[in-house]
Amino acid sequence: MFQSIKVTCAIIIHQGKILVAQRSESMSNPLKWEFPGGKLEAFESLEDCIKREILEELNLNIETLEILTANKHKIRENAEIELIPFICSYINGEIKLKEHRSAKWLRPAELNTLDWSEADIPILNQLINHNMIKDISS
Ligand SMILES: Nc1nc2c([nH]c(=O)n2[C@H]2C[C@H](O)[C@@H](COP(=O)(O)OP(=O)(O)OP(=O)(O)O)O2)c(=O)[nH]1
Repeated sequence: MFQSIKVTCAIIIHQGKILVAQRSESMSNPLKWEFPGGKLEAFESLEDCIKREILEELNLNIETLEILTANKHKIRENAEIELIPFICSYINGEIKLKEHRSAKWLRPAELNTLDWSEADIPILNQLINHNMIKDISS
């Protein structure tokens, strides 16, 4: 049976920068950069999922602002992830890495210097053309 796994990810914008996270050696896609997030749980809304994941993984409270177009990415012969991005604002908290190797705040122009997870590339392209990013870049 073909499996489609919903994964939310957060594009957190704060003071003109965007938070990016690097997966650790022990995770799948080791050392690749991503917008942090994780898999949707049963009976959970997409918004609750991304807020929970960012609190669990990074110790940050966020609010969702806008959902972007999801990207489907094949991970096995019979499975894909549907990566669902949210533009988010930072509310509070200090970054504590629970799973990632590192995390950093980057200006929009610096985003394409990283070695990204493949599933994130279309999301990155969508983001770079988004008005909210154009505004903080100017
Ligand atoms: N969170 C996140 N996952 C991504 C991105 N790009 C990408 O290919 N993935 C993949 C990696 C994993 O196969 C899957 C998400 O798994 P995960 O390990 O981050 O999520 P999780 O914490 O809920 O997973 P689990 O360990 O509880 O099973 O999506 C991305 O930008 N963010």
